[in-house]
Amino acid sequence: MTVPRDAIYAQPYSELGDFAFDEKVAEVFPDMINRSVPGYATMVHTIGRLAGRFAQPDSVLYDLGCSLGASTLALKQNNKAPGCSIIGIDSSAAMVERCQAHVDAFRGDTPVHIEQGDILQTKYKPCSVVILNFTLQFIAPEKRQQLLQQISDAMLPGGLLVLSEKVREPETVCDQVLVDLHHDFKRDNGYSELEISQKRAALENVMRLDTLQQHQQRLQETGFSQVQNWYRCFNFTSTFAIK
Ligand SMILES: C[S@@+](CC[C@H](N)C(=O)[O-])C[C@H]1O[C@@H](n2cnc3c(N)ncnc32)[C@H](O)[C@@H]1O
Ligand SMILES: O=C(O)C(=O)C[C@]1(C(=O)O)C=C[C@@H](O)C=C1
Repeated sequence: MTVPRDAIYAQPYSELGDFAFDEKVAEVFPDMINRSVPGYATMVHTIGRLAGRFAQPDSVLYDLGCSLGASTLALKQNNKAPGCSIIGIDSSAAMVERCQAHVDAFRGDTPVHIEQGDILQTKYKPCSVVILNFTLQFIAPEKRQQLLQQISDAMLPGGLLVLSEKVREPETVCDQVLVDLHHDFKRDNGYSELEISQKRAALENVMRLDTLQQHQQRLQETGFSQVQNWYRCFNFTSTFAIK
């Protein structure tokens, strides 16, 4: 089966709305994220490995902002702890509709439930693994601390959070170099100047970036005892934190 190619921003828009995880995006999402995020496949693969190491028996493994379930599937394929369940949550109806069928198509012993919901309004069950793979950047900045606190409060001692985020650098010259290198990465993957600039403008109001230091500090403030950045390419990062 061929993956539908992302051409959402290929034609000029007279009125460019805010980026949304709607039907159009859900349809091309695997192609979009692979051509937009350097190391996405490596991060998803490693999320599976980390989950396999940290999942505890009889606990929940959460994938928050699960989209089409790439990380959910990595949890399903790597969990060896008995009595666990995996819960994927996403607020986008278009994503959730496609996600359950995608995850069910693959073998794995741990039951998976995909729910449409707001991760800010979720009542979390005792959990040992929580994945936020490029989701926190779409949550309003003033609500990020509260969300991480809710997660931390539900997490078992020794539990694992993986937080992958696009970040900004406080130093503007370095930040610009990293942004330019990311745009080169997109060009190399076939995106045009128009596609790059229109997507950038569409994301401006909805994807607000923190620095890596802000993320690390917030994780410490919300009760994670160990915080370790394990991946970085340009402005794309992934960090794991242990409760
Ligand atoms: C970049 S995508 C995540 C990619 C996915 N985690 C993966 O590994 O392929 C961000 C997702 O977060 C979801 N999202 C944004 N705000 C949310 C919220 N408040 N509650 C639940 N999901 C949310 C979006 O609908 C979108 O599917
Ligand atoms: O395309 C970009 O420029 C991005 O910042 C990448 C990014 C992300 O980081 O989540 C933005 C939106 C889409 O979900 C896919 C990828």
